Amino acid sequence: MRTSIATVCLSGTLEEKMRACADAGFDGIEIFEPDLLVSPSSPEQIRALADTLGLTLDLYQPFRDFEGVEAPLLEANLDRARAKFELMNRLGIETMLLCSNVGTATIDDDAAAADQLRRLGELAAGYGVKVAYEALAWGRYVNDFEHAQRIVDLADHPQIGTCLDSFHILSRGWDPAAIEKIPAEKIFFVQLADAPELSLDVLSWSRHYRVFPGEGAFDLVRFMAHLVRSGYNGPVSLEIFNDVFRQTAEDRTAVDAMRSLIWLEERTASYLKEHDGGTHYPMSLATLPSVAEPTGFNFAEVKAGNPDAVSALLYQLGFSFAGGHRTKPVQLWTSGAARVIINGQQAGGMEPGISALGLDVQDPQAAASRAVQLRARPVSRRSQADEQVLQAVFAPDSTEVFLCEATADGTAAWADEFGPAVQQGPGGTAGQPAQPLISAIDHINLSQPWQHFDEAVLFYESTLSLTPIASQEVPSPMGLVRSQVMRSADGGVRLALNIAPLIVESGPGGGEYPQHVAFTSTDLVATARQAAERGLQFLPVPANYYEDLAARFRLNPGFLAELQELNLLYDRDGDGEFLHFYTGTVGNVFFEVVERRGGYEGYGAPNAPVRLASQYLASRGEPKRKAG
Ligand SMILES: O=C(O)c1ccc(O)c(O)c1
Ligand SMILES: [Mg+2]
Repeated sequence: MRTSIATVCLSGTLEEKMRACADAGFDGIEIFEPDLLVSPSSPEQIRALADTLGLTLDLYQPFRDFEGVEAPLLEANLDRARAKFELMNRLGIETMLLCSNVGTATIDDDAAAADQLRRLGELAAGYGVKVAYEALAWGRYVNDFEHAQRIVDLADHPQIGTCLDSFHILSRGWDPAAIEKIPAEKIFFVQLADAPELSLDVLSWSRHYRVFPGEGAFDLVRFMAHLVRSGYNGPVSLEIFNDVFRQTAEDRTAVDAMRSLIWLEERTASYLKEHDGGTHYPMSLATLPSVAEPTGFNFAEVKAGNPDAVSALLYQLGFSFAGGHRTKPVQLWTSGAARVIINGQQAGGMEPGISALGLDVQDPQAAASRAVQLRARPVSRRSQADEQVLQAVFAPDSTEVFLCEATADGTAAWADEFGPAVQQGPGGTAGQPAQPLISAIDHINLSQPWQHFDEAVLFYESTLSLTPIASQEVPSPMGLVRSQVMRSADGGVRLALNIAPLIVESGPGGGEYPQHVAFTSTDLVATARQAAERGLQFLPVPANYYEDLAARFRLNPGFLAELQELNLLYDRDGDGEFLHFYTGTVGNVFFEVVERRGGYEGYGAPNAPVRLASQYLASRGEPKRKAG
C-alpha cells in the first residue's frame, strides 16, 4: 500500500512538514495549496526537496468552485485552472483535486456539470495532468460520491476521475460498498480520515475534528476493504483537518499518522483474509507480527529518589517487602500477584510518580517487534549480563511499557533479581507480616496531556490490541475530565486514560497530574481495617456522599455506617457491586483498592467526582470556610 499524507495535517512550514513526513516513513504527500502560497521556496525548490527526501508529490489540492456555473464564470474558472496546471507542471505533480462546488454553482444539472468537467479534462490533457473530482459532504448540488461518479462517467474523459474521501462518505452515512462498483482506473485518488461521533454540522465536524484512522468512530477497515476490492492501487492518503494536530509538534504528529496507516493496513489485510479468503487484489497489504492481547499486569513501577513515602503506603495496604535489587537502588513490594517496584534510578520530574508498567504477554519479542514496527520508541535500560533482558517501549505520555513473559504460575521471571526478602516496615523499620488481602493489580490510571489523548488511544489499540470502551466525562473542580478505558477482552488488563485538566499546567506539579494503581482485594472491608490499623491516611469522603448512597441504594444501615467509618465508596451495576477506597496522594501517585462482586465491570464512575473533589481539597490544604 502506498502511503501519503496531506500537508494540512501538520504544523510548521511546508519544508518542516515535508521533512517530518519523510522521517515518519511516508511514500508521498499531498500539497495543500495554502501551504505552498506562504512558502518562500519556489515550486522547483519544493520539487527538488521532495526528490531529496524521497517523497513523491501525489496531489495538488484543493481547486474549488469550478462546475455547475454560467458560461462567463466557466471561462474564468478555466483560466484559473490553466494557471494551476502550469504550476503543477513546475512542481511535477500529476493529479489535482477538485472539490464539488460549494459556492458558485447555479446550475443543478449533471449533464451540464459533466460538460464543464470535460472542458477541464481537455485543458488538463495539454499539461499531462489529471483531475480527481471529490464530492464534499456539504457540496451545493453534489455531496455524495456516487453522484460525483455519475458526473465523472458522463464527462467520459480520460483526464477526469474521482477522489474518494472517507470523511465525506461516512459522515453522511453513504454506504462505502458502492466503491466496488467504480472502475479502478477511474479512482484517481483516495483520502482517509476518521472522526469521533458528534452532533455537529458536517462542515465544522470536517474542518476541526477529523482524526487519524483508529482514533475515531468510523469503520475504516470496511471502507478500505471495499476500496481494495475495487482494484484501486494508488496512494492511500491521510487528510486530517484537526485543530490540535495543527498546533502540536509536526514530527510527532507525522509518527502518529504513520502508525494509524500501518495499523489500518494490517487490519484491512486480516479483514480481507477472513472475508475473501485467498483472493488476490492489486493493492498489496503489509502485515505485522500478530500478538494476543496481554493477559494481565506483570508490575507497576513508581519512580522515587526516596522510596519511604511510597513504601509506607504499600506497607499499610498489606504489601510485603520482597527485597532490593541486587545491583540497583530498586525495591520490590508484593501482595499476591500484585507487584510494585519502587525505582530510585528513574527519579526526576514530579515524584514519586508512575514511571512504568509491565504487561504479561505470550511472546515479548513479537510484541516488542510489533510495537516498534508501529513506530513506538524502544526503551533502553541498562542491564547486567545475567539479568532478564526486558522488552519495552515508550507510550505517548513517556510511560515505559514493559512486555513481560507470562508465566504459568503467575510469578515474574525477573523476580529472583531481588532479595533477600527481609520483612520491612516503612523507612526500613521492622514490620509485621500482614494478611495479603490484595491479590492483583486491577487497573492503572494514567493522566494524559490533552493534546496527545487521541494518539494514546491509537497507541494502546494498535500496539497492544486493547479495546477502547465508551469514554466518560467526569466533573471535577478543575474541569470536566475525559476518561477513556482501554481494556483486554477478559479484563485482565485495564488502563484508564484521563485527560489532565489544563489548570494543572500552571500548578505546582508543572503539568503533571496524579496517577494511580488500583489493586484487587478479596475483602475490601478487611483490607481497609488492616490499613487503618497500620496508620493509612484514607482519602476522606464527605458525609453528603453517604446520604446520597442511602437514598440511591437500599443498603443495610450497619453496612452503610461501616462504609462511612472507613471512607469506602460503593457502586452497583445490575447484580454487581463495587467497593473501593483511595489512599492519600504522595507526590504524583496514589493507590486505590477495589473489590468487584458479582461481575461488576465498571470503575465506580459515579464516585469519580467525589474522589477528584476530595483530592482537589487535599492538594489545597484544609477546606477554607467563610468566617461568619
Ligand atoms: O474542507 C475543505 O474545504 C476540503 C478541501 C479539500 C478536501 O479534500 C476536503 O476533504 C475538504
Ligand atoms: Mg478530502
